[in-house]
Amino acid sequence: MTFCLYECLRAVGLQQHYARFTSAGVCRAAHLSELTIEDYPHLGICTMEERARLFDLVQMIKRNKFKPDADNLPFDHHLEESFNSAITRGTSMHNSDNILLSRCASFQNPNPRSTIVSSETSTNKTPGPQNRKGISRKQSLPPDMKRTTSFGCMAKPTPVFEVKAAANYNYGLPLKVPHRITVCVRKRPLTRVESRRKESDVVTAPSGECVIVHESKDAVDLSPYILEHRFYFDHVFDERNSNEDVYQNTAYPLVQHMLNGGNATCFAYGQTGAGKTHTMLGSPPGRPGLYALAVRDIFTHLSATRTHPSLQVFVSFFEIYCGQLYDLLDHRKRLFAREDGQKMVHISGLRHVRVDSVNSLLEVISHGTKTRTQGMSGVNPCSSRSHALLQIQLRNSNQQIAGRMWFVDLAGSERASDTKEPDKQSRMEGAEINQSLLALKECIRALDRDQSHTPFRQSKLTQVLKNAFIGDSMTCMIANISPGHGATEHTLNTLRYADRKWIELRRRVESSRDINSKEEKELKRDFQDFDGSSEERKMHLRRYHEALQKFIPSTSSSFHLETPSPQTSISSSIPLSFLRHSSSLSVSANGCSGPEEYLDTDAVGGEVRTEANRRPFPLTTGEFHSLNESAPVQHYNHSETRCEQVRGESQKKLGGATGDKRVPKRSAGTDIQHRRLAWDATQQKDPVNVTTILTNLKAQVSDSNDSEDRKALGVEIHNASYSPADGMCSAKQEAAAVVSGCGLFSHTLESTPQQDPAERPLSPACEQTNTFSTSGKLSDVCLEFSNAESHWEQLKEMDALCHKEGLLLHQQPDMGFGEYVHRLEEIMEKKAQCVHSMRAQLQPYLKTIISIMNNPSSISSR
Ligand SMILES: Nc1ncnc2c1ncn2[C@@H]1O[C@H](COP(=O)(O)OP(=O)(O)OP(=O)(O)O)[C@@H](O)[C@H]1O
Repeated sequence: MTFCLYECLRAVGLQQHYARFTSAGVCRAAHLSELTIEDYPHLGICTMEERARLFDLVQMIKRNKFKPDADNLPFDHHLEESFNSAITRGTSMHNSDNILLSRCASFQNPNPRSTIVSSETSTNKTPGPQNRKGISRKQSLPPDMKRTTSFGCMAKPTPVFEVKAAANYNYGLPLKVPHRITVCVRKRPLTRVESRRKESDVVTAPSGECVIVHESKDAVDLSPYILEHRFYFDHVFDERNSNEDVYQNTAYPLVQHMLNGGNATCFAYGQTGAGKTHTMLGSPPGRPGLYALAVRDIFTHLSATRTHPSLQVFVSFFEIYCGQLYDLLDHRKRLFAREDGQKMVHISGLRHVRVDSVNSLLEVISHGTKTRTQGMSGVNPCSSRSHALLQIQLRNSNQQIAGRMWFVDLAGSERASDTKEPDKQSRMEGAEINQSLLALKECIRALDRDQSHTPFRQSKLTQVLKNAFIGDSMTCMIANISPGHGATEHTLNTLRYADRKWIELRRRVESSRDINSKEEKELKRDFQDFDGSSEERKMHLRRYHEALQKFIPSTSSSFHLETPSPQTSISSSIPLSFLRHSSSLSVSANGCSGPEEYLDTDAVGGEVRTEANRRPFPLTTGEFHSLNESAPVQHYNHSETRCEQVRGESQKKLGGATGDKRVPKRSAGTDIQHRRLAWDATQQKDPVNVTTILTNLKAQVSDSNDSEDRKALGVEIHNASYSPADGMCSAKQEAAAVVSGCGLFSHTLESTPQQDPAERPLSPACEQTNTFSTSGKLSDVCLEFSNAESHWEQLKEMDALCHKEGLLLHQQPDMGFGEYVHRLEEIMEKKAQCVHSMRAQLQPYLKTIISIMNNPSSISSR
């Protein structure tokens, strides 16, 4: 029975899609009459030519008035006869394309049926995949089509599922605004060899911005299903698009940028044999690639405009093979990339050839291409095994560069297992290619995060392209993909590589444009750059503290006390910015014995004194000592004398010079350890103390009539009840309860159980509920600040873990690029999720700071 369907399809040259038809439920020729044009893409029919053929076939079946519900046995025989004559007509059916095209265009389905049915409506159960996270079930054909299974001709149709993007893994929505980085995908047609192998086309491009990969999978019960992966890019080109189409949407804007004096780079990336060289160089005859098309436009522009009569065009062409540079225009002379004093990279010895026409350029390039390193890959018999870099320079009469453009034909990525005869050389080549592509990715990632350091030196490729990335540059990435089902994994890897790297970068760049204030940008970046050293961390904290100081009323004083312990040399400081002349609150510190080297405080008649009750007190962040060094210090009345005195005593105990506020720097880990000790001591040894302190503070709050005082005290209570281990504690809740009576807190405080950071899940921030309101309360800001600190520790752990996992991956030389990148991406994704959720949590905090900084008076009005 199904043989007839195959014959029908073969008659119109669509037999390569037979598997797709049957997997979509079209098992018999009669079922074809149910198809509408909307169904075609789901069956892998994408080109106009194929659409026209299928359309003709469907019409022919309809004309025969066969119904799918009828007994199909005679139908098939009848149809077979019809097709026998059709087959004998052979080419006439193929040649009727023009007529069919017009018929297709005029074909309108008055009631187009939805071709996608949600999983809830389907009773067709396939165990396994539907329960998977991020996968939703789709039905590629209408419900009535599904009835075809009742004919008993075949088992139930293959279900289709769609991969849903995770929350922070948005595949990159197409953005309409012009941008510096463009990402495009180009799908090539099936090659003759692939067609001969009866490979089916698993890639469809339903729109100019979307590409779908239909991955064929088996469920746990071995039932087949199709997983649809949907990606969005700036442009998606399919097999119908010519090099000219690709050029107009990719390199043309770069050429314009170059003609205006800018730097531009166009990459072609993809699996071996995916069409990179075809895109860049073109295929003779008469199918010029981007190189030639760009130079054509450059010369057209130069001849048309009289503004730059003296501009000359120079080209250089070299390759990077196994980490070495070779000049393709100078008998493969070895080249060296060197940095000058301005950190600009120059390639010494590189030959630049002047060209004055497109033909002369093509001559130069064909000369260079002959000497380019080629080999035989598992897919491509003429595979380029090196990165080829063509540089086009515009130079003025003084030989100064007035515009530069790079075309980079990257070496094809290939898994080691794909290599047919993996000798040592090809293994080394593969490893080198993968490593340089990874380095490229790392650089982009660093640029993406606006990191101060971008690892350009990780590979020759990134080192050479350094100038192309920095400054006023424009970049376009063309990800080339193969459509065959045998290359599905590679295709997905290529799309993920391009997608993750570039779209994310652009999205962030553009989201940063939305941030109006410069300060907010800086603060945001600070939170993104969490992976700094201890010193960097302190610097960040200092900046936040300074930001906080800005909106504290000017009459307030700020000083800190140090309580060094002879045993542990701990230094802790409290920014007592809330001290005011009206309600003087002084705090002094004593050196404590044992691990409880905390500030002993108690309140006596509006003062918090330490002498009366020597009780442990968990101090606020130990890092504040450094930031307070830069903050203006004012002392009031007797507090000043007392503080100086205490400081002197403390220093004496330490054996240091009196008056020197600096304390020995310790690692963040030590700080945390001590702070945790402190916290444990507070919780276990003398849990009453916090309550006592809070009660005293409460007394002050209720005594104070000044609203500012009350707010400041609220902050201090938060500081006082800070939990070093987790950022939240019961005392904090208590503090909230105390102060909420004074109207200082409006949000709910949550307690998280104390847990060792190593035992915590990797991205706990994802789980935490953000209860922080953007009300702009200083106390809330402080609360978030302490939260930020606890997240810091976890992020560091995460970072170390990722680093370790990454190193382990590095140590597996036989691992193919696709697998390598995939596994690395899994690691990075875990980390990204962690960072993402932390950032989400900190967002309101940042907003609050900014709003208060922009309008300092708001804090007092609240
Ligand atoms: N868009 C296209 N249209 C028609 N044929 C194409 C297209 N793209 C690629 N091809 C053909 O596919 C084959 C492989 O293409 P190409 O050599 O450009 O791949 P590649 O990505 O450069 O491979 P490698 O990285 O191994 O050098 C060539 O025969 C080429 O003519």
